[in-house]
Amino acid sequence: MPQAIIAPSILSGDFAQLAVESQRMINEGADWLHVEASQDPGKLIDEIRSHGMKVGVAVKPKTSIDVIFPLGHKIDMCLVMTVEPGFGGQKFMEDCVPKVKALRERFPELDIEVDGGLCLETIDQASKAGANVIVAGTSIFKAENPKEVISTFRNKVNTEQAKYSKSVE
Ligand SMILES: O=C(CO)[C@H](O)[C@H](O)COP(=O)(O)O
Repeated sequence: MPQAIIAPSILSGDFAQLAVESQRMINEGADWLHVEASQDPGKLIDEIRSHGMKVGVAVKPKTSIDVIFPLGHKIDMCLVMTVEPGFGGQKFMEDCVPKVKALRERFPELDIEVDGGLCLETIDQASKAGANVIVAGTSIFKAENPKEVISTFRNKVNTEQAKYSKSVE
């Protein structure tokens, strides 16, 4: 059974005292610390890791994936947004797909998440590029048979991931 994960957002804490606030939240029982933005992501990642926590980073559509390359070995997951964040039901932005591919080529073991406009028509592009974590709202919740959609997504991701694994052996 999936476990509850509680992630206090640093936006409501003292960002200037990140280390202190992180430790305080760990002491209070938090699982994750939710951070919205950072001028110096490398420093922030090191700081989060030094508290024994995992790190995920999200990239908005207009942000170049180049910013992630120096950080890829330090993070557990990268979310490549395939719509502007905000609401469900938007169109998948195909021009974000090369970002996923570039990440997968450099980081074969990284969890790469895509979010926005994922459906039966777009899953091939995302999975072939190397995404393995699929966030989908409309195409699953509004489906006649959500189980089938989830299963299709899973099979496509696993098929493509198997190819990637073989190619780096
Ligand atoms: O986080 C989101 C937007 O910020 C949505 O969860 C995401 O866009 C998924 O919705 P859909 O599958 O309907 O596009």
